[in-house]
Amino acid sequence: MWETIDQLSPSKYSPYRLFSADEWAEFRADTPLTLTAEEVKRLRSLGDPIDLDEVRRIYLSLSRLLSAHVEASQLLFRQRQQFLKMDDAVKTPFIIGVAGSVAVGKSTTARVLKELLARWPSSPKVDLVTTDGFLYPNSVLRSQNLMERKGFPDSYDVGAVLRFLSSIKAGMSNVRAPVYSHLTYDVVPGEYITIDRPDILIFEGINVLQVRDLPEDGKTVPFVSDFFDFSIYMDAETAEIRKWYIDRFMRLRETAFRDPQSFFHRYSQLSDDAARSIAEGLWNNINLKNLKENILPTRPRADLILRKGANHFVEEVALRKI
Ligand SMILES: Nc1ncnc2c1ncn2[C@@H]1O[C@H](COP(=O)(O)OP(=O)(O)O)[C@@H](O)[C@H]1O
Ligand SMILES: CC(C)(COP(=O)(O)O)[C@@H](O)C(=O)NCCC(=O)O
Repeated sequence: MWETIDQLSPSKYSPYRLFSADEWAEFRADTPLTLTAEEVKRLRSLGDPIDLDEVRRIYLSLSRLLSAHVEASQLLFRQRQQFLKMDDAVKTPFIIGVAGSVAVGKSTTARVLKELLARWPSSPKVDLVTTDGFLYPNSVLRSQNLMERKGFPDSYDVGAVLRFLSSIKAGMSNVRAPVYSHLTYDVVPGEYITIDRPDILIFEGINVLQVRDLPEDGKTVPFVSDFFDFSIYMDAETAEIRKWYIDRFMRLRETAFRDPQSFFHRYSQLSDDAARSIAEGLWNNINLKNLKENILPTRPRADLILRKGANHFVEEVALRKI
């Protein structure tokens, strides 16, 4: 089920505890369901069938666990303040990283968690930033022959990501993050989302658990995940994710690609077979390659792995032993 990652074998030496979805669901205890069916519909991405039952089964326990982590870190912050006799220290946001393949459903998970976590008294202000805003603009990618590597580590301005996260962790107010448009398939010039000292920041993107090569000159380089208080990897069989990607592409032809401004507009006029082979090409040459080379190898670094089965429903949960 977990393919070849030895660490996920259920042995007592595994760094993870494994739970079936039903076992995991029990941990929600008496957490109230604060979302409505309509809200869940609004939060889900195209093709993702998540419903209120799935929120109840998987995401209530997760929000309960995360809010326990948030409260523990807030308590630790207060104790450190007393210890250091500092009453002017700034409380910094709790950062949750959400990683996983293109088309695995990270956005839905991140949006549902954002809504659920904001209903806990310890974290009324929750913000969400996706890493696509930190991709280099298409003009830069084209000039460096990187358009076929969109989503690979070298297509991101990692320095900007690290500056953004260190400003957030330093407790700065009004920190700006750039914005990406799936419609134009490019970073939106001059558009930013402003993050103003939330209780929690969810930072979602395919590469957030990546480690970089250490520079030979001995300089210290932080990894993006050094800023995370908790990390989640969204997982599924590669063949399933491929299907979700291609199905979504075919559906986007009937929706978003119809817009003449869409980068993919030309594909809305192709025959089904021709469009399918374009989607297969994008999957095989870019997203699958990136999944194998750069994303899947980061899975063992996550604190929690949500393993989806067919139809996007979570079947198994792996939680790192503390
Ligand atoms: N070409 C596209 N046009 C419009 N929306 C898109 C396009 N590609 C992806 N999306 C949407 O962008 C979001 C992020 O997709 P993706 O990066 O594949 O991650 P995930 O599926 O894990 O959330 C999803 O809500 C998806 O439906
Ligand atoms: C924009 C993405 C790299 C995802 O970025 P993320 O938010 O995970 O940083 C991805 O959706 C994408 O466009 N991949 C390139 C190949 C393709 O068109 O599917």
